[in-house]
Amino acid sequence: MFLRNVMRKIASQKSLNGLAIKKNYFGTTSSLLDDFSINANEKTGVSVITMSKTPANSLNLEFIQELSMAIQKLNMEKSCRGIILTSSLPSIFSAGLDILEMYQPEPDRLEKFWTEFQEIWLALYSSPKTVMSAINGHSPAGGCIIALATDYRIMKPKFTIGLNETMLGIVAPFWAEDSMKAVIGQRRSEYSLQLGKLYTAEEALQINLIDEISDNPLQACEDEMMNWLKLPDHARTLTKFQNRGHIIEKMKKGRKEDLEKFVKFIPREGIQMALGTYLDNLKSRKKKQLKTCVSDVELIVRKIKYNLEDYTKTTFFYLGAQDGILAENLINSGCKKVIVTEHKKSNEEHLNEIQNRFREKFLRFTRFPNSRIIEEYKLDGLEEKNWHTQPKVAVILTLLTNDRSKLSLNSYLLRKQFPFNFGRTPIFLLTDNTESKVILMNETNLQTEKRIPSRALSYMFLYDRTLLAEIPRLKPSQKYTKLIKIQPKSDLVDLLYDEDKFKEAEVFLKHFFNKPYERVIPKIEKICPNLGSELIDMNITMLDRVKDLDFRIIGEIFRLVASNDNYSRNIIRVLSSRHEF
Ligand SMILES: CCCCCC/C=C\CC(=O)SCCNC(=O)CCNC(=O)[C@H](O)C(C)(C)COP(=O)(O)OP(=O)(O)OC[C@H]1O[C@@H](n2cnc3c(N)ncnc32)[C@H](O)[C@@H]1OP(=O)(O)O
Repeated sequence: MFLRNVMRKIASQKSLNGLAIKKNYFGTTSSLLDDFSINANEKTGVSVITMSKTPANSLNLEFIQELSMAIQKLNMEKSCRGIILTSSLPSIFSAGLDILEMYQPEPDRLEKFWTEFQEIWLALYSSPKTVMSAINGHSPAGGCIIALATDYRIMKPKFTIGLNETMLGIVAPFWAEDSMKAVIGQRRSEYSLQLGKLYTAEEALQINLIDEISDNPLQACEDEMMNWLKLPDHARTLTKFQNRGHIIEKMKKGRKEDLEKFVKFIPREGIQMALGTYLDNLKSRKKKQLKTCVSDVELIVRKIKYNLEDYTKTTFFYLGAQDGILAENLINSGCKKVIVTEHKKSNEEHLNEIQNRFREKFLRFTRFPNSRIIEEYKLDGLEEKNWHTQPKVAVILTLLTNDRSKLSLNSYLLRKQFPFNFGRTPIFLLTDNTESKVILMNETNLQTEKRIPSRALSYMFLYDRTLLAEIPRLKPSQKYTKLIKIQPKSDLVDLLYDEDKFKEAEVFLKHFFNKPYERVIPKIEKICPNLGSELIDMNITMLDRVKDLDFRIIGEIFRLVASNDNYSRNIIRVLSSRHEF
């Protein structure tokens, strides 16, 4: 039955020839989004699809849609006999599915996303053409699924390939598993999938996951393709379907159920946590690779300290107008995009003053249509269409407050300004209000405001012309409902970047937080009464919650607290030298 359908399909392609694909099929064409190009060789009948979606050829909805459409067209193009998939990126074939499509997803989009992924797999796996992968870089998870759907795989040495889904806390779909089994066998496949194995090209060759290694996989594929094209297409295609028919049929039958499973599975809290952590690790791994001790956080701080030089390309939000000095500094330093907001009713006079001050620099002054209380300023020259492009860094200058209404206003604003997922954009919160209290917002706080992952609010600063506090990355898994009272002291700047002290604090804190809270607090109180009560003030009352915190965060809290009394900076040293802790 399946073969009969295939025969019919092949026959119908003849009549579709020329209709399905543009007349000038030969030559090079680019995708609408410029994420890949197709070079169709008239002489050989081989089309090379080169993926070029920076930075990682990660497969998001639009990319998959376009790619899938192109493959389907090639599948129907009679003059095309072979397809080679490759990448123009120097070290990545494809990083697999775009994790951001799955992290904090929109239900509709998630459904479309998976449907398209199924579609592209089918288009490749059941392609009547000879399809090869010139894997010239890493090819994990979805990248490997794509490669496995082709007929022949040639890979560049040293790079890695595999179905590492379990590393992300997710499960490869049954059809990808089936295609892997068909290539490397049941036992090896089960082993690789369960362990989320990523193999180097050399290891992959050993287990037949790839067919060849070459320093120039594209050239090698082109050469190999010539061998395949020596055979009559119909015989080769029918043989392919004889081999793959049962897998394709099974996929088509289970496709709906597979989709339902996916859209149910991905938004689960535990899965989201795992994906969030994986993303965080991806980011921090990158920083380590860069071999620099200068983190994004430090960079931004340095730049702010030095009059915000080079900050012209950064997007700043200024939530809560306050006296507007920070916003003014930013504008004067050439920043192109500052959004200033204020609770109008509560501070109308102030707002007017700011508006007057900034009037010359702002293009217009608008009011959010759905809000009575928010005013928005935009800088001259800011183009509306650029608003929704993801900024490299977003800095939010805000009156950090424990006032819930302001907080929710701020989160409302964020959502309003960026109605897309913040993804991996680090966000910095700054304030020049030295009396501020900081609330670490969490998913619970933002539940109604949804779109902003807690991870996005991952860097917080207190700013009073000199930097006061840095609270680095928070883990999305944690529930931050604590109030952290930060006492400013401007000469803390040096202390904050004293690596030795940081290490000291970490050692102490690791030790400290392994103990039950009730036993620890009285001891802290003995050494430093204020510190104990400050901790209580901070709502750090549950050690089981606190112990998961990034120790750097706790370290910062301690420093800040400690710096405000007579024990000053030595407090951590004193505490850490107490072995009874
Ligand atoms: C019922 C549930 C069924 C679910 C079935 C799911 C099926 C398939 C799942 C997937 O495909 S999930 C994706 C899995 N992919 C990975 O695990 C790969 C992650 N990436 C890497 O390991 C590395 O990026 C790399 C591919 C080895 C390349 O390393 P390199 O050092 O060269 O580059 P990076 O600096 O790490 O990356 C550049 C840039 O791209 C971002 N990025 C990388 N991979 C992804 C991705 N898959 N999705 C989104 N973004 C990705 C990375 O964070 C960097 O971003 P910036 O820091 O520059 O902003």
